[in-house]
Amino acid sequence: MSRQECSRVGAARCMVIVGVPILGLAEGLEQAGWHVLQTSCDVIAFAPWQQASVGLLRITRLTVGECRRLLMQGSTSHIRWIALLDPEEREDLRVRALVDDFCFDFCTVPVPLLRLLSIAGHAYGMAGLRVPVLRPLPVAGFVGEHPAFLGFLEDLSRVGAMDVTVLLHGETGTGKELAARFIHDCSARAKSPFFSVNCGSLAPNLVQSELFGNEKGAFTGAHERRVGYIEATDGGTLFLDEIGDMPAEAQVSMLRFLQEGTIIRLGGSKHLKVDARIVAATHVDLVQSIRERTFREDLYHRLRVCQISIPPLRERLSDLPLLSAHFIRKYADKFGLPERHLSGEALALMQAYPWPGNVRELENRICQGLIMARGRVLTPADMGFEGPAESPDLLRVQRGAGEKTSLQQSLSINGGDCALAAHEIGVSRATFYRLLAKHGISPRQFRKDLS
Ligand SMILES: Nc1ncnc2c1ncn2[C@@H]1O[C@H](COP(=O)(O)OP(=O)(O)OP(=O)(O)O)[C@@H](O)[C@H]1O
Repeated sequence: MSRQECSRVGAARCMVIVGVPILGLAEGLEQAGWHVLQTSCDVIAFAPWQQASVGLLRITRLTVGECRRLLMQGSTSHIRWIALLDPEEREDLRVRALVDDFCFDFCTVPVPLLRLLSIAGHAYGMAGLRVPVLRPLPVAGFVGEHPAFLGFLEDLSRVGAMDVTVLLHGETGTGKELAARFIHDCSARAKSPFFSVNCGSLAPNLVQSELFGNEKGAFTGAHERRVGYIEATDGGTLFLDEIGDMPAEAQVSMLRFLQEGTIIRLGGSKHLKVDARIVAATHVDLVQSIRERTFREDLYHRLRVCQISIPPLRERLSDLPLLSAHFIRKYADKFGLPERHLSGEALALMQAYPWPGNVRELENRICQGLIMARGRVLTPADMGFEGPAESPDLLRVQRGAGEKTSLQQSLSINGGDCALAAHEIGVSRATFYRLLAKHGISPRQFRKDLS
């Protein structure tokens, strides 16, 4: 199909029929105003799929595997599928599961044309309702729109531009490593190396040589000279995660490096000049570590030229839908699974969950959910929310979620105009603004959607 043909097709209601043709069906549909494309399961020609919003899928026992592969393609996820089944195929469990997972409706063969036209009309309407997923695909893979998160990103870009040492503070899984990469990418060092080292995971007796390198024969087993991370980073950025776990001896060497810009390889005596920017991170309170004498105060002050805190996920819950959509897309692509949505119950639960493992926990739960999901949506159980300890007061949660949804819908319908939106849901503007703040909703986002 040529480009011109495709754009002509786009103007009509476009349907794709996949599988063995059924006599007279395409003609009947065309007479009713549909533009029909007929193809086979194994032909994944891009343009036709993009034009069609409704698909007829002839599923037989023999083609069920092939059909499943087709429906799992990201490029067909915008199509509302209607399954065409022989009466006996309805009894086949694999066919039933496929229809249940992916199809809008089904019809048995021989197909009653009028009934099919009615279903196809509904499917077309449903396809038109599909909300385009917001894809403000994030700088350096960083997703979020909550004001606290945006403020944090702005801080990162400011320090990124200045060649200073940075100390990041945040709970586990909040995105400290991602933040360090972001700083590197915003800096003049962006084209030079970026290395990441977790100080907590290095064997204490090897920290010195891992970071600063060693000369041949420096210790038993040091058969040759070794360049450490700092030297290897020359010109670039070194991310030191869990800096609070750095052993005392390495802390002294690090202090010298930050003061003088030089290192001495283990077993060596020469001061080597190295130009590496340090971005360190900690999830513990280093001031407390100083009190407990496990961390040097002078090193702390050298590190915290600029200190930036990353807000935990529970303080930016309005980002959950966006982050979830990001991870759903990521793992659906990675494992070739269909992009599923969160069930209302799952989203309500997630809004009330404290997220001790922050964004990493969310990412893992979504990944698990996509793999375990049996239905069309991700349920709390799919994502491993099971124990009663994890189930918050559902009524309160659902009420909150309903409130939030109606705020978002009214903003969306009114193009982000708060006065009109407040009027629509029957609250004063003051109340409307208070509710926006409570749910962390920014009207800006809805203005952007319209443009
Ligand atoms: N805002 C975000 N947008 C997209 N992905 C994110 C975001 N924040 C974190 N992640 C993802 O969450 C996971 C954990 O992030 P990261 O490793 O940077 O956290 P961390 O704070 O360094 O964790 P730890 O303290 O345990 O080392 C990564 O897969 C990262 O890509």
